[in-house]
Amino acid sequence: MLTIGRLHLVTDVSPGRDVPATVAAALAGGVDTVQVRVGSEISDRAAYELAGVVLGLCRAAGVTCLVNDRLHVALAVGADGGHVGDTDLPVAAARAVLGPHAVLGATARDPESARRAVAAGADYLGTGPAYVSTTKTTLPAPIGPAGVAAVAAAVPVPVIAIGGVTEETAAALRAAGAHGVAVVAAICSAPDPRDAAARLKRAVTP
Ligand SMILES: Cc1ncc(COP(=O)(O)OP(=O)(O)O)c(N)n1
Ligand SMILES: Cc1nc(C(=O)O)sc1CCOP(=O)(O)O
Ligand SMILES: [Mg+2]
Repeated sequence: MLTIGRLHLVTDVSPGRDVPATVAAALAGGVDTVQVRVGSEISDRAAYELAGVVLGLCRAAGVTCLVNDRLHVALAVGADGGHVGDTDLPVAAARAVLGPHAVLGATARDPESARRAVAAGADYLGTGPAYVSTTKTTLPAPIGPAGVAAVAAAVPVPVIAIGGVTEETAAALRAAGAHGVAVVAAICSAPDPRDAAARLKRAVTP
């Protein structure tokens, strides 16, 4: 059975990024889960092709590869699973699509929605925004370590803190009960993504 990693890289949707190069560097630095996330303007064909390349890098590194939102792409490339949020397929439907053995993550921002997501079949929860995110600007107010702690205390599955997480804040989120963290900018916008991933990995490793 796949375990849920402690350092998730969510790929950057900004135009002009060399996603495979960043993923390769992040894997070398110790990222243990990669979630392929593309913008809504990206075609299914392009998403499929990118996911296939990222999956190949993850397989070579022995790392879990998930696809955000587009579960048909996850299935088509043979990824390990997917991640859904409030505007995506409901968790139970996502579980039905992916099957019983895939890794399924769901976004939950409070204890009640966290309990519902787990009851519906989520293996882990993405919880946030922990802090202000420069990557996704359409988010509710940050919930901070206290909000992450409330969700983590409510469910028996790993909780992954997301949103504005940095090397400096990762340890506080772990101390609050997060199993791990998911980041975009802290790795993808770093001058040295491999070094940034290695530092984050140290911060989330018990
Ligand atoms: C680990 C993790 N947590 C939360 C999210 C956010 O998912 P969602 O709310 O569906 O928003 P989009 O990422 O689809 O814009 C995530 N992707 N990963
Ligand atoms: C895709 C996403 N979802 C979030 C949520 O809170 O649901 S925060 C986020 C973006 C995370 O990027 P960064 O590490 O650069 O803040
Ligand atoms: Mg989504």
